[in-house]
Amino acid sequence: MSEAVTPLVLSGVWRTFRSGDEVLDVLQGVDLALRAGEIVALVAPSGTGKSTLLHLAGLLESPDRGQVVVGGQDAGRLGDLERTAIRRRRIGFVYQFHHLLAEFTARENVILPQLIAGVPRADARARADSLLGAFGLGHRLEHLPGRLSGGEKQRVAIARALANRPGILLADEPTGNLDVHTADTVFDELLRMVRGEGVAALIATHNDALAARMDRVVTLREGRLVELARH
Ligand SMILES: Nc1ncnc2c1ncn2[C@@H]1O[C@H](COP(=O)(O)OP(=O)(O)OP(=O)(O)O)[C@@H](O)[C@H]1O
Repeated sequence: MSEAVTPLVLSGVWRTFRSGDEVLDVLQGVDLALRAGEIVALVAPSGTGKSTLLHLAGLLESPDRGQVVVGGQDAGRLGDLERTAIRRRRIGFVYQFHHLLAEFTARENVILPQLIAGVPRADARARADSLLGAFGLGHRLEHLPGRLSGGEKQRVAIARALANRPGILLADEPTGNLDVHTADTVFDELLRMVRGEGVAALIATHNDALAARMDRVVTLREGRLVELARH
């Protein structure tokens, strides 16, 4: 991908949900350009469409109208296999809950998405060890998730999301399940790693203090994206 390509562009994105007679226009023409290396906070009240927006940006769902362009490629023009390939190579996801595979060690959890993307095992292992080491988990490589603390599990989940060197990281309340102090520390590490790797990130959070540490803060108002601050 050339430097000039914007990693993620959403143009006029609409998403409507229907249940029975009820029609809910959650997104009503969202425009967003996430530039290379930029970290954007998405702060909006519950139920306004943050997760919906992240699902569309991550190619997990398709908009009813509008375009989602990842690395210069219009996702609407791609078949399922191509979309999946782009999602695996170019996009990392972090959720509020870690979603680690319980029967695999921390290291294996970070290796697996790389093997799926075709990375040779030795390279995948080196990358996993390097990422987990950078998160201070060099002594936890062989631990199963059940033997890790909440903060450690979330660090492994972030390392896993970064494993394939994605251009884009999408995070939905990545520290929302941790106590205040741990959340603060893990969030610092997340930002440090994302900046170090030069990844563009869109991070949904309810926490204004965390949002203030990002490059830009946007919100959803009546289904559209509005910029609140630039730092
Ligand atoms: N698959 C679906 N079918 C019907 N309605 C849906 C569906 N997904 C989301 N919604 C509705 O769309 C609205 C936005 O949901 P979404 O999960 O995107 O909000 P959110 O801003 O992420 O909320 P929270 O901060 O509580 O996670 C909500 O009213 C929700 O009930």
